[in-house]
Amino acid sequence: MDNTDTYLLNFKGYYLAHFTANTDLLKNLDDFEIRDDDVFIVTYPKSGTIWAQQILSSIYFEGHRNKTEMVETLDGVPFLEYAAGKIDQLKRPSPRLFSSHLPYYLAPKGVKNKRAKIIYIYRNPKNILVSYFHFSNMMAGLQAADDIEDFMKMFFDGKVTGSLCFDHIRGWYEHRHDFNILFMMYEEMRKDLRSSVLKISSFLERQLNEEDVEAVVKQATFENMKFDPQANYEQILKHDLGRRTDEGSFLAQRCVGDWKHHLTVEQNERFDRIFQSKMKDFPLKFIWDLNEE
Ligand SMILES: Nc1ncnc2c1ncn2[C@@H]1O[C@H](COP(=O)(O)O)[C@@H](OP(=O)(O)O)[C@H]1O
Ligand SMILES: CCc1ccc(OS(=O)(=O)O)cc1
Repeated sequence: MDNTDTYLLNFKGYYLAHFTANTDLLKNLDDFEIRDDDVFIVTYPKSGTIWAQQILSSIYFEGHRNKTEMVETLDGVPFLEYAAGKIDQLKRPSPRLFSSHLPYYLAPKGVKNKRAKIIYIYRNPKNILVSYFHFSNMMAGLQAADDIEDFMKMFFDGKVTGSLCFDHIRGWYEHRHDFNILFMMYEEMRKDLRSSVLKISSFLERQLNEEDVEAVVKQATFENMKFDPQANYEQILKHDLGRRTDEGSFLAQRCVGDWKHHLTVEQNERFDRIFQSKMKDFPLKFIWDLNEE
């Protein structure tokens, strides 16, 4: 484990947010005991993690779905590799739900033996870049960038939490046969949230009646999450993670083609060149534009 960077912790070639890394757990990550009914949301940062956390919490916990229990989403679906959250992951009763930004090669052995279910959410990487730039300037524990050009350099060098975006998605996809994994596209979830909830609950083998489905969808709409203190991370940002500025949040909601308002023609062309070289022949499609929706 390389502890030298202020913001980034280099763990076996992968960068995590240093300030909140759960170093005790990381030491024994490979042998982290997996249960058959464990569920993991795996994402590259800014791909819809807290959205998926909200969907899973509502599918599994009636009290979350019906708003009769006040549990922070992060406590219901804590990060495996981060210490934030108040509950000890190991001691939680089944079924345990986890979030993670880890790359495929760091997954615990039990997950590689298909002893748990994984939902992997991927997103148009130009919007990831824009979302990540604003987020890094807002969250105190991440390295801020002077401007988008400055952030692009860090992003393409993989010197950000999550390392290189393209390696992340490629790695999980190319090793998909080692895992019990469902791939979901962020833009498709936006297009049809109800179908996405049904697809997820079916993969998880969780039976929901019509009323439950409606309740899960309602909890997971952007409009609900933005103003729901259990789901919008505002308290966690304020008290645990730390803000650098009052501007920005986990829920900014960029439209699918929003990157066009932030990247210059030259930056976009550079992005395309790097994307082509890194993602050549990659079979999953990405939606770059609203018209493609
Ligand atoms: N209910 C929801 N519907 C649509 N997008 C959502 C959402 N909840 C979160 N998001 C988006 O997911 C991104 C955050 O991802 P993560 O949770 O992985 O950090 C943010 O993107 P933007 O910053 O582009 O708005 C946020 O708006
Ligand atoms: C524990 C919650 C947490 C920690 C770090 C985050 O930043 S990033 O997504 O890894 O860039 C977000 C949430």
